[in-house]
Amino acid sequence: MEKHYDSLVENTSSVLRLMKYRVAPPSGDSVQLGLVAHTDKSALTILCQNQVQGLELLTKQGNWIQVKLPEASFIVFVGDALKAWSNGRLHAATHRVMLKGDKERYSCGVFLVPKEEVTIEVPQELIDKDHPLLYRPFKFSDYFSYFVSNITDDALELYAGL
Ligand SMILES: O=C(O)CCC(=O)C(=O)O
Ligand SMILES: [Fe+2]
Repeated sequence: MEKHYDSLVENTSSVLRLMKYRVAPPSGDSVQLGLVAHTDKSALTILCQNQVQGLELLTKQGNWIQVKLPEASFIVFVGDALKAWSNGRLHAATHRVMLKGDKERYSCGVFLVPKEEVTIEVPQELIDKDHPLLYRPFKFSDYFSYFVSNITDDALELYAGL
């Protein structure tokens, strides 16, 4: 893995995004959707938030669990690009934001995104008889365009899965 570290750093741009979740107007529901369930398309995402919780993760068994982030901590998500590069060995967790209470929620994310021209290709070392190749090589920007015009939960499998 160290062998690939430099190319990962050279081939990604970091995008910083601040997100604000407004307090939802009162309604019958005590919990409201703040951000729809998704996997990140990036390679890696590093997130932090203010004291207002709300992040939820989908377990592999299909249950939503609330993530209670301690103050001043970060959470790191593997995105689709790294999942594909790792031949599916790293899991891109589906997550969403659910809001309750009367405080605004803020979060801040650094998204490490492969540069336009980068091709995501599984390294030979990550393919063997127990780990057959799962994804064909693809240009990240083509995958991103595909996702934008076909928003679906299993975009990576549909686009690049073998
Ligand atoms: O606001 C959060 O905690 C999550 C944001 C997120 O998942 C995203 O921007 O991809
Ligand atoms: Fe996300």
